[in-house]
Amino acid sequence: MSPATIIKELPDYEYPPQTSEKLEWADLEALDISKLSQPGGIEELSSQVLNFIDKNGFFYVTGHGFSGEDIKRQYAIAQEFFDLSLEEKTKYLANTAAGDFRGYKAQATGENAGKDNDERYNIPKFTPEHERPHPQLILDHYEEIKSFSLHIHNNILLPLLRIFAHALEIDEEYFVERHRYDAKGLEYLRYMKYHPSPKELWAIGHTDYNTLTFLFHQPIAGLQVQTPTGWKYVRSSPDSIIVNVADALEFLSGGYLKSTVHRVVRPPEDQNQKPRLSLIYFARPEADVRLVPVRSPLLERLGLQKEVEEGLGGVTAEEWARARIAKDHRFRAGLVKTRETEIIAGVKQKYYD
Ligand SMILES: O=C(O)CCC(=O)C(=O)O
Ligand SMILES: [Fe+2]
Repeated sequence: MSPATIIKELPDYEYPPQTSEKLEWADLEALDISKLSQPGGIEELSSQVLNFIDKNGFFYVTGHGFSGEDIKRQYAIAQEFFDLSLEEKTKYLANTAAGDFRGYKAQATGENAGKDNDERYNIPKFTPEHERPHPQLILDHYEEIKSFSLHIHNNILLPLLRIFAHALEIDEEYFVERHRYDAKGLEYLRYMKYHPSPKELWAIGHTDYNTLTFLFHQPIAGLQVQTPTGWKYVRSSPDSIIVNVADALEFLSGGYLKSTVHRVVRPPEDQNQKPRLSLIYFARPEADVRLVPVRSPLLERLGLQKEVEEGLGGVTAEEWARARIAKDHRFRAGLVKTRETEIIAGVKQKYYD
């Protein structure tokens, strides 16, 4: 190997210890998707889904095929990425003003410093549409990041979409056909780093704007989900991925699957002096998918069937996501004083402290 092709060894990532504080944890179901390969597996998983998904869009996935080492490798890359100089990271800035979240978002500074305490790097799906410059560190690990991302899309997202379709008694490929990896559309893997801050609220209560969000193990507590009995912490364990239903899937399922409000608070005393890394994958429908409710025998029977004309009839997944990102940008950049609630086509987004 010539010296130019030697890739620097990445320092290992070590998870910080769990908190010893007693926290109020949300009680969430775990879907073991390895059961899909067994006879009756999809029936069992879809009836499990029907027990909670019209009330709460947060759950765990186990049997997902990742090893603990696979996940720690991604954290090791993330850790190294955030250690790059601000000058280097800033070369890859995301154009959030235009609703485009690919690339780097710095921690807010100056007048806006109070607005957030996190940096992010969003790596879009590996299709020609999204070819773009990346720091050498990312290029050095490109194949690894790509196979990690593809595993989420093909072996976790698509099986879950089949389970949801089965539960709604529609063609099992209905959602899958709207999430073709090679089609135009943006989904991304995110490396995220929250810097210690005395602020109580690190991410205001919100829903996500995509299909499903996958949050990988992170022992530093802080993520909370809104429940009928108040905010509850979401427990993270090494063998499961936390998943939440987001806006696009709520719209596509005629409001039956719930895009669930969540937030990030300052971690407990024994954990809040260290930065908190997050590893997240945001799956989205193809860009041109119109966010119209599916016709479902289950929803018909329950009297919950929505008509196409209602709500976001003409709006696509791409338009919805761009509008939400651009509005968020306007608030973070100080262009508007309060968060704008109407996103597009008269449909409102709610924020909760
Ligand atoms: O960092 C986390 O645990 C959650 C972040 C989050 O909700 C988001 O980025 O949408
Ligand atoms: Fe979120």
